[in-house]
Amino acid sequence: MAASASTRFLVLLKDFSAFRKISWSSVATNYHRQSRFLCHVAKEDGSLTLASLDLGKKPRKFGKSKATKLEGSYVTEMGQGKVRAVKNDKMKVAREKKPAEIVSPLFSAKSFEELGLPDSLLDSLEREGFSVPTDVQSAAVPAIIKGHDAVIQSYTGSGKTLAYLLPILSEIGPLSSHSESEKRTEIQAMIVAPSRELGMQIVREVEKLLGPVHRRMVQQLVGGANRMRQEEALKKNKPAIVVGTPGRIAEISKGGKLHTHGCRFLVLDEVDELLSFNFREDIHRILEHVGKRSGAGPKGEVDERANRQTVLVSATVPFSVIRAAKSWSHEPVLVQANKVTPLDTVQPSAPVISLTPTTAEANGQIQTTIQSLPPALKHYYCISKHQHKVDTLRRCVHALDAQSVIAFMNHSRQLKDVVYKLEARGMNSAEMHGDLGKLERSTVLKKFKKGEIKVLVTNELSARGLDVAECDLVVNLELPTDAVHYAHRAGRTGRLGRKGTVVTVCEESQVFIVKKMEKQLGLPFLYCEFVDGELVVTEEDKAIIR
Ligand SMILES: Nc1ncnc2c1ncn2[C@@H]1O[C@H](COP(=O)(O)OP(=O)(O)OP(=O)(O)O)[C@@H](O)[C@H]1O
Repeated sequence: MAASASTRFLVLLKDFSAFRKISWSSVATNYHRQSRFLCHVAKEDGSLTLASLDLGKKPRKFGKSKATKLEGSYVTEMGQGKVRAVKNDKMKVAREKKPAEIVSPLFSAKSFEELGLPDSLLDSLEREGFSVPTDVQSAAVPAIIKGHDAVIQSYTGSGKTLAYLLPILSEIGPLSSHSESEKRTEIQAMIVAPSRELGMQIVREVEKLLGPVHRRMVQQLVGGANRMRQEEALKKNKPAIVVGTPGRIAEISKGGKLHTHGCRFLVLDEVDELLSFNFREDIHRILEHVGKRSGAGPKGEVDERANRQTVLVSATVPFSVIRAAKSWSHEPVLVQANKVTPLDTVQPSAPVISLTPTTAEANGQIQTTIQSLPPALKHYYCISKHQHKVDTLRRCVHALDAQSVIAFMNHSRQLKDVVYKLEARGMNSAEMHGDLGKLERSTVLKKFKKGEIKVLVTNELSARGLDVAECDLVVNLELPTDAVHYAHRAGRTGRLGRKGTVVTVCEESQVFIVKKMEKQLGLPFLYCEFVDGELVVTEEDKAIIR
């Protein structure tokens, strides 16, 4: 799996409309009725190692008509869950010990000391329990410290936030190696994120590293919070770093209360989302103002390029981002996991995810793409009638014994109904969406992180950036709009190399969409059913999948 994952490719789902014309539902119906390769993974209580697969062990029996011998190839990724693999009369059971254990180490061979960070920052990292950099951190930090603009692309939960925060903190603020930086009273770094939650998560990460004495050096400028208070804090605390959402940053900037011409760093986190139509105007303003001093450049010429370093970050980087970065940036590099490439050498055919159909895609070719999802993630899908979806979700949670679940839907108005049904069946759950107030959203999130809420029922709002280490299951109760959205939703589990499961619940007529995403993501999606409190996997009809 790891080997195939490392070479897998991701291509954007371009346009389903053409496929909708085909009667896929009948194909899907037939194929799911065909003889299946049933997989059963029983209650797990051991870690997933080669030894744990112990093929010599006595197999579990599941009744005469089902399996008698361990021989399948599907195993559970859940700590306590039950997944069964049955092939005719043969099956395989794998046992695992702990839920959410780290199964796919993404830590670099280098130490934080080797990345050229100042001592005070190294102390902070140690104090906060960060002992080894991840791959993407050990590649990105030296490149940014050297002064390169950078596009950072690596899979969800691989530590991209620290990959850009560490070089920034090593250059500005109280932990930096430049003592004069501390004395400066202007904003020196701006970090932009598409949602309040992600913005606040980044603020917490900066605060953690700055420590309690210096935490005022970072200021949040997220929407939904009191703007006057934000403006007062800017004036009073003179933060070195601001983190905010595009709308609020642009609003304060237009009001003349945000002075960012002296900014040395601009980070667009989830850049592909930030460059989408929704944010276009605000991002344009930010790009125009941040780090651009009025007047002439060093040789008297009008300096079109900003005096800032620009860092663009996402697990999914379309070529449009690469193109934009080339035009804004100075000697930009592309950082992918542990690899650094000059951006000028990156071509449209390079392994970068495409958000818009390219010529190659239009010609029906699969564009090669890079890894945007952690290799340890397991992907399943099942079929359910619309009216039974919540029950399917409940059975899925039970079967996998999931402890912390994010269930995605597409529209906020249906979330309450799902929560109501889950609660009625005794499953702690809560809804989260953009129409909730800021306080309500942060309360729900806190409770979810503490484990007081088992199922967070949400929409696209929570798909990007949300970091809940304990989340061991993501369920798509409704299909994401495309493979990129799938990747971000799925990436809420299996963070930092942990185990995680994604189950997509679709209607029979939607199977072709799942198949299309499977193909584009280059990942196996196993068809499953929930039988007798267990997840049963059946082998798909390969003629349809590939
Ligand atoms: N070197 C490290 N050692 C231990 N934990 C780390 C390290 N780097 C990051 N983390 C933790 O890993 C988690 C995931 O990191 P982060 O949110 O930055 O991932 P990401 O790549 O930005 O994910 P996404 O693409 O979903 O936004 C966070 O809880 C973070 O604190």
